[in-house]
Amino acid sequence: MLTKLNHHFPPPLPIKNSTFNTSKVRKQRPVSDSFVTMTELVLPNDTNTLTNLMGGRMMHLMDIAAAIAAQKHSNRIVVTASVDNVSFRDPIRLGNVVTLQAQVTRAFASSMEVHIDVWAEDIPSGTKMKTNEAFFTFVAVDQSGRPIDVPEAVPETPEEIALYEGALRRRQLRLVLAGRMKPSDAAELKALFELA
Ligand SMILES: CC(=O)SCCNC(=O)CCNC(=O)[C@H](O)C(C)(C)COP(=O)(O)OP(=O)(O)OC[C@H]1O[C@@H](n2cnc3c(N)ncnc32)[C@H](O)[C@@H]1OP(=O)(O)O
Repeated sequence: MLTKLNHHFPPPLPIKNSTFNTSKVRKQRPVSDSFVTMTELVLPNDTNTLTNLMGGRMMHLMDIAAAIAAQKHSNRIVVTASVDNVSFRDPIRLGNVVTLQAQVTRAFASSMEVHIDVWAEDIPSGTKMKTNEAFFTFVAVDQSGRPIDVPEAVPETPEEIALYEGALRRRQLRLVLAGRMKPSDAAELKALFELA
């Protein structure tokens, strides 16, 4: 059982560029409100010629679970903006039960980082292992597809706080890789390499 820390983290921030909230202070939601768990059975149509779950099918399931988490946080339509590295460590077999767990780690202005864990379970043999882990980024949009501000995401447990704190570095890395941020502006990312 995870211990909830009894404080507000971070403090409320003034809202900027909001098109839907006229109040001065941005709404906050615990990251745990966005938690999603999704369970699927691997069927023949999901597999390759070795009868293992296809990578593309896995990415599809991850995208759906993560998008639902981002929707729960923002109460908005969300679109996938980027997917960080996804490694396929161990094959997931035909007949396995796949469980995906997704939760928002941090919200920025209109974008949210979502962390996803994937587990594969072979019920007859009683084995269960974590097979994948990834970070997806979603952007909340209005009916015209324009980005719109989302509530602050408030981490409460030590695990949630660690993910929250790492999210800024990961955001800078993905924006640099996408050509949307100059490396010289990625201060937290640079600090990480200077420490190493
Ligand atoms: C659920 C699905 O599968 S949806 C289908 C797949 N996805 C799509 O079709 C999305 C297509 N892309 C888009 O609609 C647009 O590029 C958007 C909405 C993602 C971004 O629109 P832009 O006009 O570039 O908006 P803008 O520059 O203001 O950026 C908006 C936010 O997106 C973030 N963003 C944009 N590109 C990326 C990226 N590659 N990686 C991470 N975040 C990104 C920005 O950092 C910004 O975040 P912030 O508001 O929290 O600071």
